[in-house]
Amino acid sequence: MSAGTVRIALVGNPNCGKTALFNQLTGGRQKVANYAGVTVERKEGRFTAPSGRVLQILDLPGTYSFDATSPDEQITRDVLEGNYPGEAAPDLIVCVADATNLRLHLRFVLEVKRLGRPVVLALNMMDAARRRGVVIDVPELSRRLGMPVVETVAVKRDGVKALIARVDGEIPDAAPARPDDAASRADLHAQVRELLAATVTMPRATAELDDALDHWALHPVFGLAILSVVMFLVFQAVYAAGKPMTDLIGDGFGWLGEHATAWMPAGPLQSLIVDGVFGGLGTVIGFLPEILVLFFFILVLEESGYLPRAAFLLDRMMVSVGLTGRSFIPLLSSFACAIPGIMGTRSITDPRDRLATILVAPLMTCSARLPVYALLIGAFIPTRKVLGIFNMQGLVLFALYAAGIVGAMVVAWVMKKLRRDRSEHALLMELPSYRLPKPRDVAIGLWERGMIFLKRLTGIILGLTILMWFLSSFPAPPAGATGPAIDYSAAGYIGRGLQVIFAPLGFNWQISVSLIPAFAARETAVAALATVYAVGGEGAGLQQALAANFSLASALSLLVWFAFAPQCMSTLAVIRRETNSWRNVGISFGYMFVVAYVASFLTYQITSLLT
Ligand SMILES: Nc1nc2c(ncn2[C@@H]2O[C@H](COP(=O)(O)OP(=O)(O)OP(=O)(O)O)[C@@H](O)[C@H]2O)c(=O)[nH]1
Ligand SMILES: [Mg+2]
Repeated sequence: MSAGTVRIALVGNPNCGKTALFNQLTGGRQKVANYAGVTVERKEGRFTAPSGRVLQILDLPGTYSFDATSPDEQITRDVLEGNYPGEAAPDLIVCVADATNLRLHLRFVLEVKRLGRPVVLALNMMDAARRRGVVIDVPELSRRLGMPVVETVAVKRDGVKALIARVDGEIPDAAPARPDDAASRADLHAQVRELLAATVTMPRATAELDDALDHWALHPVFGLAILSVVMFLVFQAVYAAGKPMTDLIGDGFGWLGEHATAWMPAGPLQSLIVDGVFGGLGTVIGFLPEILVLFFFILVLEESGYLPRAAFLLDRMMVSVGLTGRSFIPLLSSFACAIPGIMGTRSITDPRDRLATILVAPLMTCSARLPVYALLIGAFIPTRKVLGIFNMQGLVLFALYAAGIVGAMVVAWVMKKLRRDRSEHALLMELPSYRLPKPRDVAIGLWERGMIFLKRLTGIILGLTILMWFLSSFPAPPAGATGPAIDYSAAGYIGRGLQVIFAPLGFNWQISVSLIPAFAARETAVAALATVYAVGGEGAGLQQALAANFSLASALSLLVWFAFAPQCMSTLAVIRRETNSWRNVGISFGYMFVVAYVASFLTYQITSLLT
């Protein structure tokens, strides 16, 4: 075999560990999680094998079979058959199978073999298989399949040695291509049974612990109770663990700001550094702990195998409002950010269910909203204990998340009523084994999330904050002006102009103007408010400034606005890309604006009457 790049594609059923293998081979950091349908795009990476050859590895979405029906499965099929635009078929296919579940996975191996291309079979999750007492006669399996078979453990550092050695060697001969028709497909079942009988010894009782856990987790009553308790505790924890660290970071930046004031000559540069960068960015960065605590729980849940169970529990309810159990995981990902959530809908087969999920995904509370919520809650909601144990601020936060979820259900239900075809499909979804998350993986996941947040902060949010500072500082007031300088600035003018629209919701001009940068990145609302109040001479801590200038009614109204408002720009762009339609962007923006406006209006007016 001559030196040069060898192109290798990783394929297999969903959740068998393809991405874990890909990361192990290439040193990549693609998302791995314990449910089907994590990877929805074709991802590429490369590494240099011991022989010096460059191996180019393709990670593909999981596929149950080649009668591909969902958009992500279609990608896999196109790549393997060489029909993917601009890409020749791979030189070698590495077919990955979950060794604990060969009954299911071997079927796809046989389908891949029929393509008539060189294939290596990787029996992954061998650690779990051994633990369960599954014994596989590898040489015999290899002989019967007519392809090399290697054992792998994708989550161990040296668990892929055998695979590297194999793909670095001669490319194996391909089996002859076979037609893919109904008769031969029925034949596959018989072949799988035969292979299993000849090569695999299963323990008599499998996965007793899983069954015992499922007895409770999937119980129609206890299951839902467990789910609610889990969700509720997550939000209490976000508050209890995040808040003290946030305060500490806030104090740190306050201290830095004071020192900068002392060292730098007064003037625009000092104001930019103190009010814009330390005041604005410092306030946003303070919310990193809350975000990390939230992600800690999301990562643990994703790796535990619990999420598809929750999807099952909620399927009935979701179907009744016009979604499906399949919408659950994309909607849950939207708590991080609507963008991966919307992309995750690619694993939803039915286009109508998919669109409904895409349109409601932005109502889930993304992590960019967390700083805004935390800031306003900190300023306006007392730190009382409710019923002795629950933290009042945590309860309000939970209520805001719940508002997003309930809002999404209502919107989906209305969409269901508006369409003619109301047929429903049963949910077919694989339940993965329960798995204890590895601290190292969770740590890497948190690190990645933290970096995403910091990159946003030093990129788009920094840019917008400087812009806000500029708008708040210039033009300078005319000679002899009496009011605060900021009233004469561009921000003052724009804010007062916008206030015409937002006054009925109880927003003052400072808030109105902060809504503009928030449209690009929501956290910027916090930085923008910090900058506007600091430049306006009220820099004694943003929370005090808010409490002094703002009524409870306005604060609640603003919280509700952020729960429902159409934001951000990138989300709208992804809706455009994923649905290929400007009309859906219009619908999404339009309905969210109306819902947010009406809900905030009612919140403000009713709270004003009551307080
Ligand atoms: N114990 C064990 N767990 C593994 C192994 N390989 C992967 N996993 C776990 O299996 C789950 C699925 O891994 P992924 O790499 O996301 O699977 P995938 O095949 O890429 O899944 P899709 O992208 O949904 O098709 C994760 O929870 C991994 O941590 C292994 O060899 N042993
Ligand atoms: Mg994957």
